[in-house]
Amino acid sequence: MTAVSATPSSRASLSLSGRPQAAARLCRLQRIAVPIQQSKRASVAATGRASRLQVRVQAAGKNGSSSSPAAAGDAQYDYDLIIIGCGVGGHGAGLHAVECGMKVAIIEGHDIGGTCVNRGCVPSKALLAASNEVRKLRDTHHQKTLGIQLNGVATFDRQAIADHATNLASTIQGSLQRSLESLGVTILKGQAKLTGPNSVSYGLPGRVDVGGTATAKNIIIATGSVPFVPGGIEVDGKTVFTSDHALKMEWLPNWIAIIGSGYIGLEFSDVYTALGCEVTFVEALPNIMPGFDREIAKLAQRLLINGRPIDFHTNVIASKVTPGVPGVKPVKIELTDFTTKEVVEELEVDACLVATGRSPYTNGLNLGSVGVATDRRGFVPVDDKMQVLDSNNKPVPGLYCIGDANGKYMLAHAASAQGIAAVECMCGRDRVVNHQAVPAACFTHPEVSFVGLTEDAAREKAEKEGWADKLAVSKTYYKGNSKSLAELEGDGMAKMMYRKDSGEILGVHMIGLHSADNIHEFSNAMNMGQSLRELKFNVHAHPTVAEVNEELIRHAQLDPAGAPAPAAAKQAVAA
Ligand SMILES: Cc1cc2nc3c(=O)[nH]c(=O)nc-3n(C[C@H](O)[C@H](O)[C@H](O)COP(=O)(O)OP(=O)(O)OC[C@H]3O[C@@H](n4cnc5c(N)ncnc54)[C@H](O)[C@@H]3O)c2cc1C
Ligand SMILES: NC(=O)c1ccc[n+]([C@@H]2O[C@H](COP(=O)([O-])OP(=O)(O)OC[C@H]3O[C@@H](n4cnc5c(N)ncnc54)[C@H](O)[C@@H]3O)[C@@H](O)[C@H]2O)c1
Repeated sequence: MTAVSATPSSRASLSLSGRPQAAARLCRLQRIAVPIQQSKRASVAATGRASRLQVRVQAAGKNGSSSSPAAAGDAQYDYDLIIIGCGVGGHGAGLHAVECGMKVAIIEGHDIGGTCVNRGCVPSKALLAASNEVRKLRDTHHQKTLGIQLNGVATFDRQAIADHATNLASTIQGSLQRSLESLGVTILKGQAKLTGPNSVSYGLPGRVDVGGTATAKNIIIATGSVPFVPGGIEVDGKTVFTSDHALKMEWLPNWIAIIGSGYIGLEFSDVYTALGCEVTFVEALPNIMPGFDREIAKLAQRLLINGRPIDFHTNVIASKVTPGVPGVKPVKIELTDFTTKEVVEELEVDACLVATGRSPYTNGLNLGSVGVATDRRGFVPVDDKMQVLDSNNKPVPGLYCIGDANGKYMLAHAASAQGIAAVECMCGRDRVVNHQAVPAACFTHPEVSFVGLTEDAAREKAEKEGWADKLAVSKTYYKGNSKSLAELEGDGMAKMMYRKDSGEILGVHMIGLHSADNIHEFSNAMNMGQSLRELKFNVHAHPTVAEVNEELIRHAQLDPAGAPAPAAAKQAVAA
């Protein structure tokens, strides 16, 4: 077996999702004293994209010591855990497994950090940050009200903004790699596939010097996703592209059509309009921003669409998209009515961003070798513990799948949380992620965030379960929040669905300044099964946007004390 490993060092490094930094983890590690054996070494310099991985080849020895006998210490395997895919899901699982005393290898076929770091969350947030500065500087009313006069129009350097995104991605990628290296996680380079219940092989096409086989007691599939492009849409990467290309921001079209008004479409519309482009949304469903709570979507339409150079077509699908030539030939988009299936219009635009969701990246994993088949869309079937299910719906011992590849909740922090839960299960401390308490945010300006049920879903649930009279909605507006007003960002609202009798929070939805940060008070409360009765005693610093939360909680009208407590936290489930 050929393994590529890094030597443990005392280097501290960043960690995504605000989890403790590697230095802190190292302290805990010293207590559990994981020995890393290094027997055979040779140097491999990877080329191309892989060149950032300057790593050393090591034939892995066996680590017999573990804080968790249930998970580790089985001498018949090379590792306690092999993770296929080093995105945020694989990274989070890897760090936690080391903390649990496991000997871990992670196999990455492309670039460390996966979608989030290289082609997702990180570069998109860099573009959003830079473009929003431009929007603010160009908003003369905003500046004048703050008492600022700018002599001349703010200009920007497109390439420099694009570089900010690229540089940030490589900085975070380096941090992720170092955090694994410093904890002694073995990093293997190559495209991996299962070769049996506890074994994998890996390699890179055309590279005989990279690759090998390895065995482990547990394997986690964390192979993520790629853009989904519906049939009839021809992507040329120049005039018709997905987020993978758009993040490079190689040029700025005057007029761009965005197919899909989900997370990616909305965030890019924020970037493009701030930088002076006009946007046309094409959305298959009857309403724009169909994933949001209806009332929040209505306000989002006012704040994020109506006041900007954006128009939209709903209930139509982009049935055919033909690339153009910049400045010479337009991109042609054929629109078909979603209901009647008749072609209704043809658009001619400078460019087209296809933001119609993502497909799991699970091809070539050889799942059949362990009796597993993906579902029709390619997702790997799993149970609540993230254990992979075989064709008879039975968990395959020691095989887990986390993150975008299982399709449960395609968000970076959900992938990481699932990875941690899977490792806990391997250690005999069964844990499932309560996806109802996982927050989500769209990083437009202002931000939209939510956790749990929408108002419509909460009403449906209450009626079905016979407690409609106990459902209540609390609302508050950012125009009453001092901090938001000081920043001239008083547009926005927050709403919360809850049970009057138990004080259970069912869902919270916000649009407003820093709402992506503010949602955590509620998601954490929901995860811990806290009642609004307890939250009423939370103290919030003044003046902060967090006081929006205080208002939301204060406005909740609960039945007199003594009513039943909410259901216990679902997050920790006994085996
Ligand atoms: C433009 C954009 C913006 C986004 N913004 C956000 C955001 O703000 N917040 C948020 O929470 N989420 C965001 N997401 C979603 C987020 O990026 C994903 O949910 C997250 O990256 C999923 O993590 P993962 O670990 O499951 O998979 P990935 O990050 O996709 O990582 C999978 C890794 O596995 C590797 N791999 C695949 N197959 C193999 C194989 N056979 N062998 C070896 N390696 C393999 C891949 O190369 C990849 O590195 C965004 C996505 C996009 C596209
Ligand atoms: N801030 C964040 O957390 C963030 C940001 C970006 C992406 N993401 C993740 O990335 C994933 C992909 O994002 P996305 O925006 O591509 O998907 P999405 O599922 O959020 O939205 C896709 C939209 O495209 C529409 N659509 C699909 N096919 C269409 C067609 N042929 N014509 C017209 N409309 C069509 C759908 O109705 C939907 O509204 C999301 O699941 C999300 O989890 C998250």
